[in-house]
Amino acid sequence: MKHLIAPSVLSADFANLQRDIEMINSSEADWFHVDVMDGVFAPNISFGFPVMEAIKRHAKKPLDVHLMIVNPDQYIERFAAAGADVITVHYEACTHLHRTIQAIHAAGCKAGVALNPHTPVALLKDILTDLDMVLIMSVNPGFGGQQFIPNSLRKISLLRSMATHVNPDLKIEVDGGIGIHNAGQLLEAGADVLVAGNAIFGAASPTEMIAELKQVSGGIVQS
Ligand SMILES: O=C(CO)[C@H](O)[C@H](O)COP(=O)(O)O
Ligand SMILES: [Fe+2]
Repeated sequence: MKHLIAPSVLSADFANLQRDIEMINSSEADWFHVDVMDGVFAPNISFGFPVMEAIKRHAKKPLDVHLMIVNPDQYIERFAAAGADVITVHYEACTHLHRTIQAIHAAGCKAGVALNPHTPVALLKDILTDLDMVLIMSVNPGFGGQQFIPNSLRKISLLRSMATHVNPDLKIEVDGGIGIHNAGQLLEAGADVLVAGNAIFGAASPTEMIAELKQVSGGIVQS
């Protein structure tokens, strides 16, 4: 399957959100990547339910919700009701990760787990079969426009080989510092979903940048 492109709404112009949502709708992008930060787990506060609900009203593609918040269990049902299609929680924020994943599935969403740059992929060994997606953070959570951390490539390759037999359908998403310069390497390493904020919204033509990211090859060929 061709890789997916998920523009990060964090880098959109919030004063022209509907315009930027329509741009994503009419582009080759696959998902809307929605970054929710609480100022506790991540050193930044992004937006919450009212903005997410507004995005949902206009978005014609799935919402990929990246929760950078403590205690995500408390809000799973509300995020599902607000229109999340995929809910990704941070490994570092969940004491009972298995229960959280069950709650996401019970709410009717696909479930993902995100790993901070310092968190080893090996920690997911006993939960891999329960997941729809793993998000490898290739920057520290909190801000768009940061520099890609190269070790993320090794984490993606390792995770891909860990998942091959136990969960071949697992999606590997990578998030932070992604652009045309490193997209090919990420796909070669085994990534399926590329998140990009600054590279898309900072481009002269966001629509063309999405098309270019979509055209990059290097992925593992799947039927
Ligand atoms: O989760 C995130 C930050 O915590 C964002 O999704 C990520 O940083 C995307 O932005 P950019 O492509 O500009 O790095
Ligand atoms: Fe994100």
